[in-house]
Amino acid sequence: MAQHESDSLITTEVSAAETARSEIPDETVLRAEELDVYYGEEQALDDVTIEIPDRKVTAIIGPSGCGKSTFLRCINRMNDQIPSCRVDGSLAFQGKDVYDEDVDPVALRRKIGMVFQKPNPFPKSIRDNVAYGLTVQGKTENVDERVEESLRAAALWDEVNDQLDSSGLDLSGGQQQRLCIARAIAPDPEVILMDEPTSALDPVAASKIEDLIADLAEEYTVVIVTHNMQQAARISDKTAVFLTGGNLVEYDDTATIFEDPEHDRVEDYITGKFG
Ligand SMILES: Nc1ncnc2c1ncn2[C@@H]1O[C@H](COP(=O)(O)OP(=O)(O)OP(=O)(O)O)[C@@H](O)[C@H]1O
Repeated sequence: MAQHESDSLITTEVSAAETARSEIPDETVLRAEELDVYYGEEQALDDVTIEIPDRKVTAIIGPSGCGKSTFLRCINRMNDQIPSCRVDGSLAFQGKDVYDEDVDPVALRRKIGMVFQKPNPFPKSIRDNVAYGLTVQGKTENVDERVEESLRAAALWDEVNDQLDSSGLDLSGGQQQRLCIARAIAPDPEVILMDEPTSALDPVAASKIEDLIADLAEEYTVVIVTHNMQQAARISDKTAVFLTGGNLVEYDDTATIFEDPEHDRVEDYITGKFG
């Protein structure tokens, strides 16, 4: 057991939404087993085994270069686009290995959407940004309804409902990020992956996204990479700590990770001794 002087390393205030979620028993939706990832000769993830629960928020934290983004990108096979990348072990979504030959990565990414660090709307109207995934699938029915639902779910509808034909690029950074979240929601995913979604935003915009994540977790599984430990402590139910070498060193309820971690190395990281 790690020794520490204070009762708590980082305050883990529990929101009403988190309390409600904590009462729902964990049901695994994503399971990585002995996952190794290499870029050429370099190993980025080493023997990662983890079960991520459905409709909860799981935070991935750890120092720069420890493989957080690599892990996230494995989940919806975004790493396929990196020619030097090789994946060993298994990664199952709803019990089916996402690396099986019969899995269509494009269909997988509709079920497992992704939001990036820098908001990246298309140079299209707000409506077309949100409808993009539906249009690509050839869906033409109820598109406006789905656009509205997605914008409402992304807490953006009230701000943009009178300007749906304006360019997504004319929105503020925080609004653009919520537009990207609406775009990820529109194809009706099960999981939303977020790679440092607030790090390019001002504190007010970041706080809106944090509130939104709590709402999203009622319907979706959220896996979020963050460098901000207070953010992980505030919004997540589970926290996975990756350390240098691509090892998942500790994974537990967020309160346990921040208040009573098992490993000294995790405590050192959380208390800012390195990283
Ligand atoms: N496209 C790539 N080609 C080669 N090596 C890569 C590539 N992407 C990542 N890596 C290497 O894999 C390791 C893990 O990188 P990754 O980006 O997953 O870490 P991270 O924890 O997300 O880092 P950060 O917090 O800085 O974003 C690093 O050593 C990195 O240099």
